[in-house]
Amino acid sequence: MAENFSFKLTATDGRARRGLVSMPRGEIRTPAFMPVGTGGTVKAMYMDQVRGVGADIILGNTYHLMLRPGAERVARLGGLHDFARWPYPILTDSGGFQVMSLSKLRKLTEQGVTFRSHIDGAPYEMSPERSIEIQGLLDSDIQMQLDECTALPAKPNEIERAMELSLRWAERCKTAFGDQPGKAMFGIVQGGDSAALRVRSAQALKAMDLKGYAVGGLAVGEPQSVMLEMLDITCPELPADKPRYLMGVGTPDDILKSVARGIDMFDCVMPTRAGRHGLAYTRRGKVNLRNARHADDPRPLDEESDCPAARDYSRAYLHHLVRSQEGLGAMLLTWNNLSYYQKLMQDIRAAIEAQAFEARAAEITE
Ligand SMILES: Nc1ccc2nc(N)nc(O)c2c1
Repeated sequence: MAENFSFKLTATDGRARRGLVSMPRGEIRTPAFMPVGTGGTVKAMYMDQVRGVGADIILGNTYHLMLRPGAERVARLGGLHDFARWPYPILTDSGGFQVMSLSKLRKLTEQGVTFRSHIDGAPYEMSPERSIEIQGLLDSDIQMQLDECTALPAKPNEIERAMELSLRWAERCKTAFGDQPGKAMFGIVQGGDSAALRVRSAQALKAMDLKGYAVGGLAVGEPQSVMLEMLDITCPELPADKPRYLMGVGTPDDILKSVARGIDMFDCVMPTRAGRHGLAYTRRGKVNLRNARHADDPRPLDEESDCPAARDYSRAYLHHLVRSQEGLGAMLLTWNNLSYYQKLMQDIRAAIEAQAFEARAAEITE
């Protein structure tokens, strides 16, 4: 494996990119989908199943892990990879977004955020420096800057204030992260639904010469058209030779349309959360296994899938498990859904390669 962090583009199709991130703990084929492992576990999955469906990297959350079991405890136990038995790359979110969406009594200043835990009300503070320190204690491979994500809709001056604060915090995170060759710290573009603010944020982060760039502040309730418009504005401002990560996205349709606009990495709770709520993603659309119409259906979700959860169990059985609130229901549907998402990414990667090959072949025959 690589000793350092590197990214190379291997094919393009218009603005869509096929690439490879190489890190000491492994390679990440892009476009990539990162299963969400918030508290150091991809809920209802064994880590070897997560690997088995084709995931190259998973996501963890600073906010959740600092509250429970505690970052220093995870460090004492050897870091998140040993703790959770996932030896491959892990990307950790920085905590700001989760503080604002989960914690209580939070107060945000230039210094950072102070808040009370949503678990036991204990007081905490999170500065850019502390967030990077926690991600280091977790031994995270890709660490996100601390940022302030503005919920949309928001007033332009509010979006601007949060975007500018996030830029100052990006500088502080870059300083705190220092030079760790085998790891990366990504900046996060903010700017809400304002084209001008998105351009300013992206250009300022580009000038910081970071190893990767996330597009944040989206998938916060805005229409898909606004999200895609912001990608049309933001991606061209980001360096072509660095990975681009769209945070919190999304549905299969969101992912397809965002890859077409130049995004390389995704994370979303949808496939895992839907699995726990009885919802299955299939090539023919979503299937709600709670629905009584499945009670006598002997067919599997997808007889052509190579995932046992999709191929070896009848819809009738899955319906029974879901209705009975049996743990195996969440396990099988999560397995199916993550397999579906990874197959989607595999098909996207192949399509970009094929199209690039076609374009190259056309050049050669001309
Ligand atoms: N939609 C999202 C999801 C996660 C995020 N995490 C951070 N740090 N910042 C954002 O803007 C996010 C947006």
